[in-house]
Amino acid sequence: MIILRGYIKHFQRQFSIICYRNSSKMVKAKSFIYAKHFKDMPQASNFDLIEEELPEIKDEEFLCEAVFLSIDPYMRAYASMLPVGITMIGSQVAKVIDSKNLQYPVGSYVLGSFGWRSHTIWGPNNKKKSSLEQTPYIVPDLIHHPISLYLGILGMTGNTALFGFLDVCKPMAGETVVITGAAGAVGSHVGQIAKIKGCRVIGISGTDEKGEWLKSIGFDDYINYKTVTNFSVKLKELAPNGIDCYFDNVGGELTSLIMQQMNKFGRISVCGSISAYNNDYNSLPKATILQPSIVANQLTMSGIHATNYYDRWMSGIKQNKMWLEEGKLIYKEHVVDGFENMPNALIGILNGVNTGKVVVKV
Ligand SMILES: NC(=O)C1=CN([C@@H]2O[C@H](COP(=O)(O)OP(=O)(O)OC[C@H]3O[C@@H](n4cnc5c(N)ncnc54)[C@H](OP(=O)(O)O)[C@@H]3O)[C@@H](O)[C@H]2O)C=CC1
Ligand SMILES: C/C=C/C(C)=O
Repeated sequence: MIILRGYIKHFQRQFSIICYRNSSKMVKAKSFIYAKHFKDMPQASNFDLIEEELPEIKDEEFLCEAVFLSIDPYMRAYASMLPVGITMIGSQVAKVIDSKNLQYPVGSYVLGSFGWRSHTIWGPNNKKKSSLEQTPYIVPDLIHHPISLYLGILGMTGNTALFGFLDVCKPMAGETVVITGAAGAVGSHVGQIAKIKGCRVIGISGTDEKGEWLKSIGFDDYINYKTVTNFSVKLKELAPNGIDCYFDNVGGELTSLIMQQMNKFGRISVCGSISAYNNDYNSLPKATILQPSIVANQLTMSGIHATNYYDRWMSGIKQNKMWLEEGKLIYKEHVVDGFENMPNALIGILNGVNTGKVVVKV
């Protein structure tokens, strides 16, 4: 009994060293400040890169170091509504390097909405600044895949694709599904779920290279919207029986043309409108009248939002992980090297340089 107690004490001491390792070394954190409001395409000059010395962590806090940071189109859209001077918004996978919180032990990886920062001190008293922010959660290391997947198919984009498509489009086997922004993070995921559900899937992309990749992961066909001579004619050719489900990532004229070919009782999941993110909202373009298509075919059109799925978040990750392990979900990452390149990575996604999910590797 005495020996057992000795072992327990020894284990407790070792464990507390792991959880509470409190290095006295000062840590310098780099972060990007949203310094100047975006106008048109973001520029490097919209951001200031600053460095600050972080204080020692307090009780219940942990210090973590970014490993991968996510780059998402919403950063362009949302930052326009935010005040300048804040740390640029975003999420990351980070490694805990110091901790006084048993739930976040040193050496573990966390998914956190810490913004564009290299190092972060987080504690339960940290106030959420927007509904986009989630309480950090531990992500187990992935043996056969990069841990950055928690920003993509096993994270926000994956859950948006899963719930945003299935909840609204309710796809049935044999139906035709069209996806814009198809070669991106969300679109390529939606297309593969549509195939799992037995649908015919047409992806819209900005290059033939992206389109060929879509076919290699199971899409039935694609349209290169930048080079096609007549988009509507080509769409009719590829979807001769009309469109039952449309997953809209881009909005604008492409959406108007697609909606004109929807079948009766078609469903449209409105995920984003990247084609307009660089627009000046004070001088909006004239809108195409979509109501005739909606009325004539009794279409259902619904906006979706990742934040609406927080209560089902972990079950979404579990489902996507299962499909990944079964080989039914293929992913591609566009990895940009270096924290300093965060602004370039954002500019890149808005220019369509990526196939699949964009992440920055620190
Ligand atoms: N509602 C929600 O909760 C969420 C919404 N989203 C939205 O989903 C959409 C896709 O996001 P995500 O998959 O992460 O990003 P992507 O990985 O799809 O990257 C964006 C892609 O959009 C395409 N694109 C850029 N500009 C235009 C344009 N003017 N017209 C048409 N296509 C364009 C480019 O591909 P190409 O070369 O093919 O043009 C680019 O690669 C975005 O609108 C985003 O805001 C994302 C996550 C959550
Ligand atoms: C959470 C992301 C939202 C959009 C519109 O991208």
